[in-house]
Amino acid sequence: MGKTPPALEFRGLVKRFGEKVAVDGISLVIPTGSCFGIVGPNGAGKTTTLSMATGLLRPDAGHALIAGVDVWQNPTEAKALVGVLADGAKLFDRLTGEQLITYSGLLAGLGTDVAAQRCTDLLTLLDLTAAGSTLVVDYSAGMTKKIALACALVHAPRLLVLDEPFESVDPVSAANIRDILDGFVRGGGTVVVSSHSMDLVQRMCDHVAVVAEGRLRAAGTVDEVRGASTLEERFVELVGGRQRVQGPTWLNHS
Ligand SMILES: Nc1ncnc2c1ncn2[C@@H]1O[C@H](COP(=O)(O)OP(=O)(O)OP(=O)(O)O)[C@@H](O)[C@H]1O
Repeated sequence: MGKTPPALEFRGLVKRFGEKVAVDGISLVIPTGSCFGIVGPNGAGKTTTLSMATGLLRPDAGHALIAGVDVWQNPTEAKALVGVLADGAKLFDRLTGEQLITYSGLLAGLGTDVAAQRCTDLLTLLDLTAAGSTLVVDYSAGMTKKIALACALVHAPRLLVLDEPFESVDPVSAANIRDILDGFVRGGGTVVVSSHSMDLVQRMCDHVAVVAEGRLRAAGTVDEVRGASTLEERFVELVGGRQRVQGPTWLNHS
């Protein structure tokens, strides 16, 4: 029997925007069944990398495989295997939450009854039942994140790639989402999550990659990457840039 391929693997991904090299040859292997955190400073290239790895943005070089399926050679097959929560992606926000989840399910090939049942389950799970008939355009930022997560989950993918899933989400909802993701991993799924919260990545993830200036600075299990430090200390060491900043005098009222 052949070896099971990693849940997600990318090799030598490169993306340039004009003169700017946003991603400069990143390679990473995400083992099946892991909860994998991707951290890095603002503008490090996390969103660009995840967009290329999930078929949302064509790389200038390199390739990505989801469970062994090439994302750019077999996009339909590859995309059926993954649920993506893209940072800042436009949703069809003139639909209600209920319509949006159902529509995502139908687009993924679910039958009408299954899509409707899963929609009900997901609205309950994410505490959005009362908002199910509200237009998504009228949702708060946190509610929009949650409905986008529901859309990523509706076709029961084996891999979830979530760009900043906790941004704007209140602490109770964040804890609920963490529980959902823990359950997803326990059930054999794989989660890749980008986040600015070292604390959250340290608590939630078993693996982590640190990205800065479009390059991979470290990757491995959380214990391997942080060594004897906290993840935050290690992050600052790897990424640099922490200085004591003195604000301008006009900000000082004492
Ligand atoms: N469509 C685009 N056009 C031009 N430059 C872009 C585009 N998308 C990203 N960039 C640039 O590429 C670099 C990486 O951006 P990216 O959004 O991938 O970073 P990030 O690590 O996700 O940042 P953040 O943590 O702030 O969300 C940045 O310098 C950004 O300005």
